[in-house]
Amino acid sequence: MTETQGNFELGIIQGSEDELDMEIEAAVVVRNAEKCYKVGKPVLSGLDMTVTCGSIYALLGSSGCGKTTLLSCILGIRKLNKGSVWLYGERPGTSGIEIPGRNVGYMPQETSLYNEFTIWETLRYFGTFSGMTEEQVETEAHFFESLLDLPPQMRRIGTLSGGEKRRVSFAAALISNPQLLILDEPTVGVSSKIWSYLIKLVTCRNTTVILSTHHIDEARKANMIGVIRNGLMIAEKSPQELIATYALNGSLETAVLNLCKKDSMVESGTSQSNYKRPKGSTANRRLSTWDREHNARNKLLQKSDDVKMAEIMNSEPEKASFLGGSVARIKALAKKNSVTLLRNPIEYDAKSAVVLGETWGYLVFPQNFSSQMYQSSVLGSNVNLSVLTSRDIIGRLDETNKHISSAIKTTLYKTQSDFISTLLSNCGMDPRRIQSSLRYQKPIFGKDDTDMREYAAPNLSLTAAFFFPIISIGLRFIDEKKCGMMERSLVAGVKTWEIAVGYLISECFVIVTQSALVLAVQTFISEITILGSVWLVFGLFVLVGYCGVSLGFLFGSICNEKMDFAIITMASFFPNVFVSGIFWPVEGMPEFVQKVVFIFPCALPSESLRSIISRGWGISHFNVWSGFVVLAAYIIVDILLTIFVYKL
Ligand SMILES: Nc1ncnc2c1ncn2[C@@H]1O[C@H](COP(=O)(O)OP(=O)(O)OP(=O)(O)O)[C@@H](O)[C@H]1O
Repeated sequence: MTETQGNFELGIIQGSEDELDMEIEAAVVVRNAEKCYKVGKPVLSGLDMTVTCGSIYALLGSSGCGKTTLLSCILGIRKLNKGSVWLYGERPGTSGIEIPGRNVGYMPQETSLYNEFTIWETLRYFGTFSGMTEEQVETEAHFFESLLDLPPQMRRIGTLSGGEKRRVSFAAALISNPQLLILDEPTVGVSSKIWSYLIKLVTCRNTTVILSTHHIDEARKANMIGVIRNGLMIAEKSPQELIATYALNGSLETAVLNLCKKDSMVESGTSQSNYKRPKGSTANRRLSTWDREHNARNKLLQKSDDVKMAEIMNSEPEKASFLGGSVARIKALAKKNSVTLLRNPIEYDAKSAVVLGETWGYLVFPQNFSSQMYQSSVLGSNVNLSVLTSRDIIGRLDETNKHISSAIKTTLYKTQSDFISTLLSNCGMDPRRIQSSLRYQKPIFGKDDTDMREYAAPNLSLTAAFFFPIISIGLRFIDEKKCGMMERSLVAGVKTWEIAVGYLISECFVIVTQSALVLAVQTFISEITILGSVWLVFGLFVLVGYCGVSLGFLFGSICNEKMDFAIITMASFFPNVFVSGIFWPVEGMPEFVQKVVFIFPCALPSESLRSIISRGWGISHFNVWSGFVVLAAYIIVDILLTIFVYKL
């Protein structure tokens, strides 16, 4: 049986099915609700709940007692294992009540908003689902902007503070002016102004508000408090009734505490009081007395506040046809998908491109950059802080290569400054009115205050670790050749490759010691922090040392005189130092040099070293393993060439 009140149908639950023998005007009725996520551990175990129309109902209970679970079952997000839920006398989802649908506003515990949306787009998104026109959403959005003190509507959700996001989430739940409002733990967002607004909604619009909380203070202003304990609704009373029953002349806190104590004693069988655990429906009573009480209370509150109602009060959302509603919703969803796809990947890809080493940095332009730039140029020195910050271009760089990051910063700064002064001069304004709005955040890799010592020291050590063995082995090789020992050994049947392997083994101790020393100097004297694996750095230095040994063989086999050897070594030294990026980044070299840079034994290993030390990358990253591969290839090729030269 239904009865019309205001512009909404109220359910009158009647009857034996749920042991309700009296008529109540109920917005929400839950009977014998059972819900468990894990077998044998019920969250709700036979819970009853009755929320009358046009009231504020506070669902009070400790954390984890099942408030969110109950609300999600009411909303139809989850299914009860047993028991039933009625909304305005109908089952959730029944056509006509539009719950789920335009008649319910839900603010979940988590903010649950799209970070890529602006505030305006968020409100329009939820408004569209309720069949509101763009003009209606706009009117509402302006109303809530001032009621909830929201930031400018063009701000992206992702840039808002936690409190601001919660207020937007609140506005999204309220935007369509629903008959049933379910707020799951709105603690942070519910100021006294918002409470006044909720009370007005209840009194003027007959809206039903259910809010969950574990703060007794928050429940104080509600018309009815439902206390959940161990899966049961142990009381459903007005704050005054609770105090009168459980803490005569006391506070609501004491009342709830006493109630829980009594309930726990009953549960453990130690109770001596006349308190009885509610069995079946706690709302199995006529609510008319309570109704009268709360209406009188609301009238009082109504007089005392000055919160205005939203415009939509006079303009209901148009009831869209079945197909019309679907078309509008699909349109809104498709738009949402494109917006999140287009906005999200830009930032995501830009950042991941830096993280993967594909680019050196990215810039993020704020949503309303042009208009904020315009405003600040018009306002000049009168510009306020919020305008100043909302025209900031945020840059994030990989600052592991000092030359590159400095060049990027200088170029961007100069480009923007030149652009601003040209623009302002052309508009007849003083170019000094605006300064560059480029702000750099914490670098993705490296530090923004890296000095040359930190930047250059590891790569200089790498070059040194490469050239010392070349000189040492090459000179010894030439000496052996000159004194004829090499030939005698060869005549005695020693193979060239055996000579090479002999050197490689004997040099093992020297190279390992040299690598350990370099590492110790880096860490303790140069005070360089190695973000990646120390063993990887050590391995790289060992391989670089062996690469020097193998090149020493080759040069020693080619040259018969030390002077020739000195010339050939010096000739290879400078190109190798240049391509290691210490003085001149490879990226700034002519294109053909960039293409052949891998043939220099120090180029890619230098990049590997920088990536391990400053970026913390592992061997699986191309920039790291490519250096190891080049060194290994060099060692093999050098030894083969040396053997070939000797064979000749
Ligand atoms: N999807 C799930 N799977 C398994 N257990 C769950 C799930 N959701 C909730 N629970 C458990 O059910 C119990 C009740 O959770 P619920 O979120 O309803 O509590 P709550 O009263 O809303 O808590 P709070 O006030 O901290 O938000 C908790 O013990 C929780 O760990």
